[in-house]
Parts: sequence; C-alpha cells; structure tokens
Amino acid sequence: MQLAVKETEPAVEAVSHRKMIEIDDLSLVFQTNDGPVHALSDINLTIRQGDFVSFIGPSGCGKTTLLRVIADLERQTAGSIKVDGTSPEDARKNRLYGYVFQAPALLPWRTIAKNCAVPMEISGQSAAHQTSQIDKYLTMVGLQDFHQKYPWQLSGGMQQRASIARALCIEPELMLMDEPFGALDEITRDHMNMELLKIWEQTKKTVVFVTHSIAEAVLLSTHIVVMSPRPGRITKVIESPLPKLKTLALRDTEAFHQLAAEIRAALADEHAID
Ligand SMILES: Nc1ncnc2c1ncn2[C@@H]1O[C@H](COP(=O)(O)OP(=O)(O)OP(=O)(O)O)[C@@H](O)[C@H]1O
Repeated sequence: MQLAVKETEPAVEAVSHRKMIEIDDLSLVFQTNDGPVHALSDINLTIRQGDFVSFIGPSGCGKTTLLRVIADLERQTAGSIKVDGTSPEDARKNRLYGYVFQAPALLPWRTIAKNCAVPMEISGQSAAHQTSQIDKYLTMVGLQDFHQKYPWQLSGGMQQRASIARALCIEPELMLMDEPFGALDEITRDHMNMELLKIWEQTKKTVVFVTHSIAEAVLLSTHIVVMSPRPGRITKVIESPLPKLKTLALRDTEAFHQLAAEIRAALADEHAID
C-alpha cells in the first residue's frame, strides 16, 4: 500500500515509490472574529509518487484547506509536512506542483495559448520552449485547434481542459486539483474524468484531487481519503482494489459498487453526508 493513516491503516504492500507528500500530526486553526476554527486536526498521511489520491467529505471538512497547505497557500499551526522531501515553500518555489482550481480562472484578455504561457513566463522560460510546451499540452487535452481562441469562445469543459493544460505546461511532478469538474454537467464530467486518467497514465504524475462525488473518487483514485468535519480530520484511507487503467464501463461492475458502498459507509459512520 502506498498511503496510510498512521496507526490505523498499516502498509500492506512493498513500497516502491518515493514519498511525495508526508504529513505528520498536522493541525490548522484559523483565528476568526467569531473565535478559532479548527479546520484540520491531527492529519497523518503519506502520498507516494504516482498515486492518484482523492479527498472526499462534506462541505467544511477541510479538503481545500489540506490541499492549500500542501501548496503552501496556508500554513499549519501544528505538526509537519514535507512535499517531495522539502518544505511546501521550497516545493512551490521549485514549481513542483501545478494547481487546478474549481473554476478555470483564465485571463479573459489572453488567448488560450497565452493563458497557458503565464506560469512559464513567470518562471522565465524561453519563447521557443513556451510554444512547444503549449503545443504539446493543448494537444494532450484535445484543444490543439483552439490556441488563438479567447476563454469566452470555449465551453466550460474546454476552459477547464485549458486550465489543466496550463498547469501541465510547467511539467510539475504533482498536480493539485480542487474539485476541477464540480461545475460541469455529468456527460462532460465523465469525459473529463477519462481524459484526466489518460493524462495521469501518460505523464505518471502524482495527483491529489478534491471531490464531493463518490463515483468520481472511485473512478479516478488509487486511494480515497475520507474526511469529516468539526474538526476536519481523516477518518479512513481506502486503497482501491480496482485496476489503475479504468473505463467508464467499470461503473457497472460489482467491484465498483462495493468500493462506492465502502466510501458511503465511511462517510455515514462519521455523520458526514452532505
Ligand atoms: N481563510 C479562512 N479563514 C477562516 N476560516 C476558514 C478559512 N478557510 C477555510 N475556513 C474554514 O475552515 C473549514 C474548512 O474549510 P475548507 O474550505 O477547507 O472545507 P472543504 O472541505 O474544502 O469545503 P467545501 O467542500 O465546501 O469546499 C471551514 O469551516 C471553513 O469555514
């Protein structure tokens, strides 16, 4: 097994990949005018290179906060975290990760290609390198004919694909994705899920993915981290028994339904249904 909650989920498989994220006894308390908010409490988690890990849980259980701590967008108030063996700050400065937000967050005055260029411009990449990366990743997400279009000329699903291409252009080891497909209709979401799996398979990245959808978590993940609120904590880590290479047809199998039921039960155990 490649991911474990300390003490409650022992490793069961020979470890072959390096640790990409190591979180020990991590807590985060926001100080607000209404008093402290215990967003994360005693989080212990190890994510290994190449894993596809989903965080699932009800609103307010700390999924986004945990992703933001990994990304160095929030700091823990206790405990420790390492990202590829370094601090989240160093990982951010070394452009170890790409971050995909819930909304595509594309600049409306820039073409799709120019939007994808932004992180590479910031890191001072040459124009030739930028062009070849943009070609490669817009093609990978199926937007090879949309370089010169503006965001408003694309559908929501296409915009989200562009934002994934933008994150991939810097070739990060780690993709942090915060409910990237939450706003899409079901058919587009299915399509995007399969596209993402294809990219994950092709690029061998580590993916940390926030979702509210049990079906999406089952379809995508090698490991599912179930969280519960007040305070936000991990209640269970489930390693998927499903094959890494998945198709939508898998959703009609007994194994898929069993895993979905296991997640649902873990959420219900903690009264954590939305
Ligand atoms: N900057 C902040 N200041 C104060 N409280 C915050 C801040 N950010 C998040 N919180 C609180 O921390 C808790 C966890 O929030 P978080 O957004 O991580 O939950 P979530 O599981 O991602 O929720 P959702 O599924 O609705 O996006 C919530 O109670 C939220 O109100």
